[in-house]
Amino acid sequence: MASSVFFTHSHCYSSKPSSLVFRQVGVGPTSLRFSSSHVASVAAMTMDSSAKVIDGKSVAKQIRDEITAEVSRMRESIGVIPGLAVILVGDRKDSATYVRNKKKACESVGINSLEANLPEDSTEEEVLNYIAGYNDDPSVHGILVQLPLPSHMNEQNILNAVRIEKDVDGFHPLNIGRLAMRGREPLFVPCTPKGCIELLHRYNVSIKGKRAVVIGRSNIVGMPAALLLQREDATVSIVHSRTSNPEEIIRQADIIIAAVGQANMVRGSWIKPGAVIIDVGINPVEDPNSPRGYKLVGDVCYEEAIRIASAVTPVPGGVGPMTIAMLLQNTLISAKRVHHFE
Ligand SMILES: Nc1nc(=O)c2c([nH]1)NC[C@@H]1CN(c3ccc(C(=O)N[C@@H](CCC(=O)O)C(=O)O)cc3)C=[N+]21
Repeated sequence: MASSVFFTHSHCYSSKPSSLVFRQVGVGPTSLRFSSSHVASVAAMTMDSSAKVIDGKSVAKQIRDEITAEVSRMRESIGVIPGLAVILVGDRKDSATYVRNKKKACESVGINSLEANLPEDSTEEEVLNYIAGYNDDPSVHGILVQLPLPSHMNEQNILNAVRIEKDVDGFHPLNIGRLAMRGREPLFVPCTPKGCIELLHRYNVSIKGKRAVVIGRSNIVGMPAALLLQREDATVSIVHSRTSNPEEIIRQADIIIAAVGQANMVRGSWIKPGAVIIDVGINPVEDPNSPRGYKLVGDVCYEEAIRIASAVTPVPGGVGPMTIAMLLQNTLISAKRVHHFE
């Protein structure tokens, strides 16, 4: 991750602009618009220093325990062990780390994991061949192609090749299409957005009738997160790099899902007192005190948010671990479905 992403400033109260994406579209440096003293006064006004930390790490652990029990019940009663195949193309450091974590997570719950590591200069056809092999392998119940793929590959061709019954990432257009339609059910819901909603559920945050704002419109997080919130009867807005008044819209949100990939972009002053914040961002920022030389921060300025919001997910330890737990859950769902195991 650190190798591929530039570093931004690490502290919320930096005098530098906190937004690069939004700065392009004419929103000025946040420090000019909202001083840190303004932020402090908002916090004092609401007198809420008791915002809850939404502990994704421990919820993910709880879910992994539930999955472990189900995997062993399935193995004992029908002799089937769920299997997940992960295809990694190239040697991006962050991708390799994620894939390693997914493999460890599989082992921890008793799911079989298969891994294909293909060189950066592989052809699209070679990747498609691996997918075809896993599509036909009955011991594989889920197939995940780690993104991003090398730039010479057509992501759409590759994601379309994954059998929809094994599309545990939920990225197949038919799964996304069903997610978008009322009265239809996708076979799989994308892991990161599913993890966000699961956190809201497990923390008893009601979604129905609430104003939700999703920041970012990516295929893998923002868009499906907005669809899921809408399915839960929230009134949903999507804020993106071309939104003319992002802060104004974000300030109306009872629930914020931030998924832009900009360190500390969302400031305390953008947050409605009492809002619930799910921070999907995982951004490396320089940190000389860390042995790695960097640390991870979210898209939301945590120190500011925690004083104003009623609940916030930390980074790390928030959405990240949930993403992996949902991947395991989707793999289990897939295996149960093909084997008609309730
Ligand atoms: N086909 C595909 N499916 C994915 O689900 C997918 C992907 N491609 N490409 C990249 C993103 C990113 N992603 C993460 C998963 C777990 C953590 C995670 O567990 N993070 C930990 C700590 C991470 C650390 O310390 O390095 C945390 O936030 O606490 C992060 C990021 C899945 N992704």
